[in-house]
Amino acid sequence: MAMTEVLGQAAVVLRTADGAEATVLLHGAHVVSWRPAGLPEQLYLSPRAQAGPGQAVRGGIPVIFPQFERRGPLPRHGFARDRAWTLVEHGPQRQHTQAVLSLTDTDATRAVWPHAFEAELTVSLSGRALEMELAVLNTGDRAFEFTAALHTYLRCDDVREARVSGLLGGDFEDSLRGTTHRQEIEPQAIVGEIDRIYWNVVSPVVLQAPQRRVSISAEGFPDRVLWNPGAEKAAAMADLPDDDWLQMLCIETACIGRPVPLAAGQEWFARQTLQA
Ligand SMILES: O=P(O)(O)OC[C@H]1O[C@H](O)[C@H](O)[C@@H](O)[C@@H]1O
Repeated sequence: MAMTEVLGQAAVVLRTADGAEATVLLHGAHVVSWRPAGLPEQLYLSPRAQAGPGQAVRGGIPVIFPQFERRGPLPRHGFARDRAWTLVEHGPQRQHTQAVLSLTDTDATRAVWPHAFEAELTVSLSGRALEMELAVLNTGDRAFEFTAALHTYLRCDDVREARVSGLLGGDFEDSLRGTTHRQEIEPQAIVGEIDRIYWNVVSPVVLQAPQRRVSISAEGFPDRVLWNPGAEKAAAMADLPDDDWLQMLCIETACIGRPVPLAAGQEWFARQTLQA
């Protein structure tokens, strides 16, 4: 465990005895790099990514809280990803190591979302697994609801050769068209722009890319999002090089369909495990 600087921000580097490594920015509690033991980088991070107050990093694993996308009054994807979190704990370098980061409400968050909360992200690294647990505590005296996601950008050599499985038979919303469908084919190929929310997924979702394979399983996050901007939208994004949509696929674990209700004093947690 060591501190470093990435994108001009303080970051904690987790390393295990068998050579796995992960880097977590304090800005957004954002995992920007994950190299499982004996394997290359598994996450996509844009070479044009920027990090600083109010900025969301393009790539890695943004923490989306307390609102997914534009499904509420807040700016897209809420505010947790563009704020400084505090490093509260980090473990020694063994077979397994972890870091815990926390975000609490401030005048600025209460101005846009009038609730008292503590969010805690625990990032645990071991061998070929990266586990992330998001916990939210209602520290106020009134109930609130939120949606959340771990918005993982997985690295692909060419997304058009990638295949996604684990979604067969599931219902999804096509966010590009506002239509609903059932997944009838397996595996799913990615030919260009895609933006879908799959509801109540129980099986691990597996990306075969094709030189790499990552499985994503989750507890407490019922929904999954598949997102790639495709060529046209990528070209319009200032923080993504035109051709880099080919090198990424977002597979997000999320709580979107049913916002999480939290009474005063109540705590919620959910986790995802990436396994390479
Ligand atoms: O550009 P951002 O605010 O980071 O959002 C990036 C993407 O996130 C999610 O995957 C949504 O489903 C997409 O509709 C959105 O475009």
